[in-house]
Amino acid sequence: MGIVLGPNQYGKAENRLVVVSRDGDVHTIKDLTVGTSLRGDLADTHLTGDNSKVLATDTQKNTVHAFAKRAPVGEIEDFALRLGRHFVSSQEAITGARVLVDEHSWQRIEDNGHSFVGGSAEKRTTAVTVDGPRAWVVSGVRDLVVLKTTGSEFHGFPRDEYTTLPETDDRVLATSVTARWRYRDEDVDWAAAHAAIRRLLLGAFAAKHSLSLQQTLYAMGEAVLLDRPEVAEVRLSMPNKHHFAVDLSPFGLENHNEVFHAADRPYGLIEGSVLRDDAEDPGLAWYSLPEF
Ligand SMILES: O=c1[nH]c(=O)c2[nH]c(=O)[nH]c2[nH]1
Repeated sequence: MGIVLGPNQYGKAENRLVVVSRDGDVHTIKDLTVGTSLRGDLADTHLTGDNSKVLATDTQKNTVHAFAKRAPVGEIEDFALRLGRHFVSSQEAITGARVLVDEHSWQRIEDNGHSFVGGSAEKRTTAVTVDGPRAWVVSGVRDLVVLKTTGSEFHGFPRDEYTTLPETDDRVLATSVTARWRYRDEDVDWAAAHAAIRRLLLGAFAAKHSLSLQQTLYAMGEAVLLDRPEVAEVRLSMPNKHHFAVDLSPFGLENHNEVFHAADRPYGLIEGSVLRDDAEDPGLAWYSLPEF
């Protein structure tokens, strides 16, 4: 019996980066969280501590900073592709890179050009994987919080000796959407595609009369795939942010679906992927990403 080193990668996680670009008095902010991970011929450092092939994670962080200055950051997908390709092409031992970028939003305050108010918790995300000459782009949204006050039912589920949940034909449905979608290739207008896909996800959430959050999840993924040929697959993770109607009868009051307790824990967690039945091999697109 022998012991061997298995798959591994290393890098700098959650590098917080704010880039201000100035066009006269009009300033623009890019607020990013960037993670880099490298793969390759890295057995030596694990087995003997020989670091001659280890591009330090500190250098990776510095590279992110320098790249933010050398050229306009632009769309996060392009920034991530530039970084990933740089690491793979400049270091002989490094054969693969994964670059994760989350973009945090800011909105302008009035029109002085340089004052901003923090946006919502929603992030635009990308996960770029470079492997030798190939690259895959998986982009998405995180913490996209949505709620509807009707158009959601949940009934017909099994009742066993532990079931207490009442059936409902009208409930509040709320979730915080994490979605990732895999682009077929790089021939994409990243910003336009992101905006369109986000609209499709929201539109399907709103329009679908829901018999379960699972059905809503599928409808959201399906809406993207039906409308966006550049997308091969959508993965969704959606916590069911339960809103329980409060029993007001002790106070002699009727609750006609008006007063709810918004419970934060525990929550149902509904996860799934929606893909084309003729989807090509995803390669390393999802390598080391959460399954959903
Ligand atoms: O949409 C739902 N799906 C479930 O699987 C589930 N389970 C539960 O308790 N409530 C809900 N709601």
